[in-house]
Amino acid sequence: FRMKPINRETFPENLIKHAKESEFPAVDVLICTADPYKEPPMRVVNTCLSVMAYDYPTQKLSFYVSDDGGSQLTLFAFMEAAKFAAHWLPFCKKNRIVKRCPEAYFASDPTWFSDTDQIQNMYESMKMRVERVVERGSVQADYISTEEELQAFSKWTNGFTPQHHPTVIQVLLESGKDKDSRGHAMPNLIYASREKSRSTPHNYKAGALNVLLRVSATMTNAPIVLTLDCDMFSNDPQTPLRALCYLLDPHMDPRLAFVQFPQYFHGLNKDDTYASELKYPFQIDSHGMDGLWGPVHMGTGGFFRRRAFFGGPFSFVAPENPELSPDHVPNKPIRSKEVLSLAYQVAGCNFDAQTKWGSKMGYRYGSLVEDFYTSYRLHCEGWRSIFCHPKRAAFLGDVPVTLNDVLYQIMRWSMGLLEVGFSKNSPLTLGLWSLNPFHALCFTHYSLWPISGIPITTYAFLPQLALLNSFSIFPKVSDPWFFMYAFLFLGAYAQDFIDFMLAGGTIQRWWNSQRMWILRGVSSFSFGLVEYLFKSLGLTKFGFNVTSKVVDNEQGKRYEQGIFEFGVESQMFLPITMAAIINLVSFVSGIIQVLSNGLRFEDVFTQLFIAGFGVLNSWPVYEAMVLRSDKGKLPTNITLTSVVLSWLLYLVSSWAF
Ligand SMILES: O=c1ccn([C@@H]2O[C@H](COP(=O)(O)OP(=O)(O)O[C@H]3O[C@H](CO)[C@@H](O)[C@H](O)[C@H]3O)[C@@H](O)[C@H]2O)c(=O)[nH]1
Ligand SMILES: [Mn+2]
Repeated sequence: FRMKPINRETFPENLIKHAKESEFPAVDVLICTADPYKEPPMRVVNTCLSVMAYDYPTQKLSFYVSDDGGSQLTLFAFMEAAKFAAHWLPFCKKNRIVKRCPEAYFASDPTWFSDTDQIQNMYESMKMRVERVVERGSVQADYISTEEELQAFSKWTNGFTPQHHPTVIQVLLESGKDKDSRGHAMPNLIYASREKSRSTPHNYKAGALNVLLRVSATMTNAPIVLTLDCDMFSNDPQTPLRALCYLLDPHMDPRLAFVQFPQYFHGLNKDDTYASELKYPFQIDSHGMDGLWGPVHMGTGGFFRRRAFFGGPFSFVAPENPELSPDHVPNKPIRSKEVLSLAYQVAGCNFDAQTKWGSKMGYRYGSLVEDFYTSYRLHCEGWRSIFCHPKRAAFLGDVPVTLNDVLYQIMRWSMGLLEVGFSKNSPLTLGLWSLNPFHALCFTHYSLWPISGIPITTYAFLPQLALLNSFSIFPKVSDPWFFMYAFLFLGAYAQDFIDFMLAGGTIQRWWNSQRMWILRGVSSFSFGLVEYLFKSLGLTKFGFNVTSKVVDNEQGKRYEQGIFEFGVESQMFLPITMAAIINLVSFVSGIIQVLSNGLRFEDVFTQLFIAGFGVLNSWPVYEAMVLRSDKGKLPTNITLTSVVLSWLLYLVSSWAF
């Protein structure tokens, strides 16, 4: 990561000097959603509206929404959004709005234009209708206005469940036909919920994106594809132009597969309590990989050449149907019978089976971090990528605001990364064989990231247990070897601190990030390792559990104040609470032993230091255990279980020492 970091800058205002708007390539935007209750339809709609209003020739844009939740609520929200978009798009363009996500725009105390009131009323009334429908859980008859809508909702028969249902594809806007309130063309907008069957694996988000790649191929087959998570709304309408600065550059390496924008988040609290910013993967390390063969794909905010999903730059892999090939030019209206029947066919749950989709084409299956894995495989095939990191964040997403959600998200990533690290296509084997060796090491670093759970857990317990048993395990302070330990500790922490501050961090955020590094290490990483082991032995199954984007009011308030949110009885909290207890007890006992001359200070300085450091980092846990009475405190059951387990651990250790 430190060999050759690159910082790039784009000048979208120059683009127009080199290419006429009419020569801009078409762009298909793929948006995924999976659960109307964890990902409220209004949120998804806001994301979609924000990108529909891009500063880009509208008739060249198409939006495909994949709904893995198979929910008529989401479809209803998009029907409403399609109508609202006819007013929102011209409003944004006429007034040169920069925040084109309606919710974010109205919340930002915007400059008032003559038509702002009117558009805000429209937005609020749409929001009310959608939220009312979501609250009821079904679309009432009086909310349905046309025969076409009625027909669309009739697909939700009695046997229709999110896990088992036929394909639903609904063209909500067609560029050639639908016009906005000023008579200009609208972009295409298509809702697609792929067929699901309990007996067929659906490969989570990778499967959803492959369906969208195919459905979009049948309708518009744009040469550029942007993938977006449902919570990642656009924060800069010039973003596609920035991507074109690379994609249209005549001197660009023909092996360029994608331009990646970093993940940024809105709604982080002041000190980013859970270190959700994740500066290393999303910002710092990506600059480093950009200097090698390119950054990884982060699941969202990647502008791809469609061709990159079909084999290496010089070894084309043809799809089974010629209509899905990246060079095919669709020439029929997207609502036509032929197009729709093909779209339904390629969205079927068995279409993938026994094809190259997921292995040699499209998003690759086999890892819960399909983004990391797919971009790794693309690089192995010879593709390159570029990191585009403009000053104004291109996209802003949601972060989980409870500790449990944060830890589970990282645990899911851990399992996905280990699936890559220990697969037959591991970066240590296939990677070193086919990539720049430094680039391969970058991929190795992340695919084996969860393994750091082992040393972190060891340091959280072993020196402390030794201290409790009056055992010295580090060199004493006067021993020259002590300086190696001091140097490594201070060096690593200083380096981390400098990296963090150079990437625009604050001291408090850095402190929280090092704390979360420890908490993740003892919980998410360790559980991820165990769960991965169980899964490899065929004992358990672990799926893509969607992160909740809903915040309850009280939780939101506590998050704003930077108070840790425990609240639920989660196994994730056990090792954290045990570590907090053992560090405190051993620190106190160590001090007593030194004062009573049972132990020499210089023999156990390092252990005392580590335990003290653990205590400092565990402060929010003690508060949650004994001082707090709000709903987010540590559940009594977790505290008691941790006390018992800590006691058992101590007994085992006193037998072992
Ligand atoms: O079966 C599924 C599961 C998830 N999703 C969508 O995938 C996206 C990401 O899901 P989320 O719960 O927000 O996961 P995160 O851990 O926050 O996502 C990060 O990590 C994922 C796995 O690496 C990447 O896919 C994402 O782009 C990246 O933002 C969302 O839009 C979901 O709707 C699906 O479409 N189908
Ligand atoms: Mn997310």
